[in-house]
Amino acid sequence: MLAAYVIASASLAYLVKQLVYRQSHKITRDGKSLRTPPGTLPVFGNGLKFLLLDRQSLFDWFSKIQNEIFGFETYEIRVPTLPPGIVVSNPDVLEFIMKKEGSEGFGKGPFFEERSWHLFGRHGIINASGQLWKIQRKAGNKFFAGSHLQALVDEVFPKFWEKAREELDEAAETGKIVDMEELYLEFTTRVMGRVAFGMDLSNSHPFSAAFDYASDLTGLRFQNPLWKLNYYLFGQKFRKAVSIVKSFGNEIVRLAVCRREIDDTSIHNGTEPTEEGGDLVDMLLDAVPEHHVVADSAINFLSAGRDTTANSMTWVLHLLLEQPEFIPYITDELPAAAIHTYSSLSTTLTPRSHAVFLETLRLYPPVPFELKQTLNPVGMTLPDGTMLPPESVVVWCPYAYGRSKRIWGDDAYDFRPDRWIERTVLTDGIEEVKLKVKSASEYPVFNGGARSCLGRRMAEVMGVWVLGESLRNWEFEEVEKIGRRRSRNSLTLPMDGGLKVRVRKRKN
Ligand code: HEM
Repeated sequence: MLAAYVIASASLAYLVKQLVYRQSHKITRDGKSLRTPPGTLPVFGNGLKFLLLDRQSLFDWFSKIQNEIFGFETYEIRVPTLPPGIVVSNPDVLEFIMKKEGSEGFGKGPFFEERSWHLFGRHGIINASGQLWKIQRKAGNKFFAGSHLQALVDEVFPKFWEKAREELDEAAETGKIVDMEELYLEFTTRVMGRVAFGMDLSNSHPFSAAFDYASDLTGLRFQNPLWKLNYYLFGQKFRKAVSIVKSFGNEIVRLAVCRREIDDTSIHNGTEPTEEGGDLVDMLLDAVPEHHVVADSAINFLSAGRDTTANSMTWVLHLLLEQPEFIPYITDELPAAAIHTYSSLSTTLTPRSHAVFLETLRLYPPVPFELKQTLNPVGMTLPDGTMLPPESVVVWCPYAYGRSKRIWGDDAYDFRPDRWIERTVLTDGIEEVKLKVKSASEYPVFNGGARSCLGRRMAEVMGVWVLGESLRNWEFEEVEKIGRRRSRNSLTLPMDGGLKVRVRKRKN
């Protein structure tokens, strides 16, 4: 009883403090308050909507009000207990925000950090800032340079695809149903485990289930103003999951350190060093002396690369099964007999396959929701005149951006890979097909500015390679044809219920 009284009083005091803070820290444009979405309530603001809607419904709501009401206008969202917030839909405004990354402009800020620290830690690339972030970014850049990607495509992909190939062949013979989301996740997990950390990692490892659980709950924290209360009162399972994730990060580092010691001894004795090293973890260990920082960083890189790429492959396959007229975009470009090498997967040689991949991510961005906070102590003024007090939360929703009719036209909700393709008829009558380039502020799927995605090229190459392998060897049929699928609550955009298919061997 006493505990309930203390919690209720503390919550009330916090609410009053936030309301007073809001009165003195108003967001304005031309001296007036910004418009708010329909249904915004006097005290609760949009809090109930955030609390009650699942993430997919929230993304649909953002898309709808952007197209039907606000267009490019920056509007305000209000959630009691949270700092004042705006939603940005105008590419010019977003470009400004992306360019102003840093302590004088915008950054992750306490709003994002507080909610994600448990899972991602404070020191990994996702939450780090300043020098610590720069060192990890540099190590990542080195790792994703061309030569590593080439080795990845030419040597590592075929090796790890072998298990998927066997499973699909067996399913084609026996009629077994395959969940393609799981199959792709197993592939991306093994690739990331080997290349980044020198480990044999499978999706059946307890880390994966723990990470997925913690990631789902972390995603919901961004919607739930009472998440802290939830964490302290009912967070036991979450804490357990996070401790499994952390132990796994420490294990990655421990194994890498052991491997380096063995290699040092081998070189000293004139014998062969160990066969395979985890390139990324080695680069991080070279750059950062503190092992707990490397452990955070390793988990950050793994989570940034594993789910996002598996999500994207699953959505591509789903959209192609819905609109099979686009399957030849991939099968014609990636001829049946060839083993795709890194150099054969450039955007110049495979523009249509890349168009399919980018078009899918426009509609189903694996990072569907982004936010920053105003770090500048005197606040910031946006190019459209919106004046933000310090600590304001700035939100943009790549899911809604991809459906913006102002950016993509009236057919924004349609899957149409051709919007990425530029065709020119050359003097000799041959048609040249090129991939169109979109700016990060129109297509914020991989973020932009200083913190743009480090793994974009790897994701694109992996996506095109896997889809080529899948579609030129097998035909797929969704078990339940229920139209466009929905995502489930998570930090990324997994498909609700997975993608279950029947498989047939393709006749070439
Ligand atoms: C389709 C797949 C992918 C998508 C859509 C994607 C998208 C993004 C986005 C939106 C961000 C910014 C997140 C933020 O605001 O902090 C980001 C950051 C990042 N991504 Fe990706 N990503 C993908 C694949 C990958 C892969 C394969 C890797 C490889 C490990 C990777 C590594 C990273 C890293 C390290 C960062 C943090 C960069 C920094 O803060 O400096 N991503 N990604």
